[in-house]
Amino acid sequence: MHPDATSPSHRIARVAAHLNPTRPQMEEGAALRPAACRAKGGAPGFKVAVVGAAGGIGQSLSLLMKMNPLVSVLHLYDVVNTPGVTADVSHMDTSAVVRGFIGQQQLEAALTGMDLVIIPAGLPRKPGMTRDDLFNKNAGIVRSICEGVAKSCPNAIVNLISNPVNSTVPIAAEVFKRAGTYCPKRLLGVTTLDVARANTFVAEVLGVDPREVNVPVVGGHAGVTILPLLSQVSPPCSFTPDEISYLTNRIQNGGTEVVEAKAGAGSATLSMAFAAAKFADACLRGMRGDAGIVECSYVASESCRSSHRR
Ligand SMILES: NC(=O)c1ccc[n+]([C@@H]2O[C@H](COP(=O)([O-])OP(=O)(O)OC[C@H]3O[C@@H](n4cnc5c(N)ncnc54)[C@H](O)[C@@H]3O)[C@@H](O)[C@H]2O)c1
Ligand SMILES: O=C(O)C[C@H](O)C(=O)O
Repeated sequence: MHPDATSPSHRIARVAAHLNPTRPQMEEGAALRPAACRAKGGAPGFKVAVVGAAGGIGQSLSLLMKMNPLVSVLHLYDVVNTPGVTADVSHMDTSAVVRGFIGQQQLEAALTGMDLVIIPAGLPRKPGMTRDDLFNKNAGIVRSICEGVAKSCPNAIVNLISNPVNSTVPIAAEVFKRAGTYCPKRLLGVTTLDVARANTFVAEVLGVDPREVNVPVVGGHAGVTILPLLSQVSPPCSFTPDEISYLTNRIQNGGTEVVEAKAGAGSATLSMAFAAAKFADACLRGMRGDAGIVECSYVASESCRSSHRR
C-alpha cells in the first residue's frame, strides 16, 4: 500500500472512546511459581503481552511495562532470546508478574487471556531504506502474530508498532476480518513517536519544556503522510514560515534522522519504547474507564468518524 493512501481523518482517535472498559483482572498464575514462593496477593491489573520482546524496542518496552502499576501480568514473547530478557526484567521489584515465551509453538500460551498486546516484532530499517522496503518481511510476521491474537485473545486491544505502519495496520485488519474478530476500535497503529518528536522539536523552537507542549500529529507514519498540526499546538502559539518549514521537515524525517545516526545499527528503539509505553498506558487508563484521554493513533476511520469529530 502506498503511504499516500492515508488521509488525516484516519489518524486522530480518542482512546477512551475506542476502548471497551474492561474490569481489571486478578492474577491467577500462582501454580507457575517455584514451590518456595508464597501465593501473591493478587494485585488487580491488566494482562499485557509484548510480542518481539527481545528486540531493540522490545527490551526497553518490557522494562517500562514492568514499571506500570496498571499491569498485573506481563507476557514477553519473541522467536529468540526471551528467557534472558524475562529473567532480567522479572527481578525488578514492581508488582507485575513476568512470564517468558519463545517460538511459534508458545505463541498461543503467550497471548491467551491478554487484555493488551503490543507488537514491536519485525525488521528495522537501515540507511537508504524506506519503511516500505520492510514490507515483504514484516507483513508475514505481523500476519502470523495477528492470527495468534485472533485465536487466543480476540478481544484484546492491539498496539501495532511494526513498520511500515501504514501497511501493517491494514494487514492486521484483514487478518482479523478473515477470523471474524475485527473491531477497528481495538486495532491501533502506534504513531506516538511522531507526537513525541513534534513536542520535542516545537518546544526547542519555543524555548519551553516539552512536557508543556502538545502537538497533534495526524495522517500516517511515513514521510509526507506524517502531518503535524502546527496550527493546533497547545498551548496556542504561532510560527514563522521558516519555522513551519523547519518543523514539518524535521518531524516528518525524524525516523530517518535516527536511522542515519545509528549508521546501520537499526532505527529508533529507546524513544520508541518510551512512546509505546506512554501510548500503552493511555490505553490501559482508557480500558479502566478513565475519561478525557486523547491520543493520536493510526486507525481505520469508517466506523469511528463520529468519535474523531468530537
Ligand atoms: N511505529 C513506530 O513509530 C516505530 C518506531 C521505531 C521502530 N518501528 C518498527 O518496529 C520494529 C522493531 O524494531 P526494533 O528496532 O525493535 O527491531 P529489532 O530487530 O531490534 O527487534 C525485532 C524483534 O522482533 C523479533 N521477531 C521477529 N519475528 C518475530 C515473530 N514472528 N514473532 C515475534 N517476534 C519476532 C526479533 O527476534 C527481534 O527480537 C521494526 O519494524 C521497526 O521499523 C516502528
Ligand atoms: O524510521 C524508522 O524506520 C523507524 C520508525 O518508524 C521511526 O519513525 O523512528
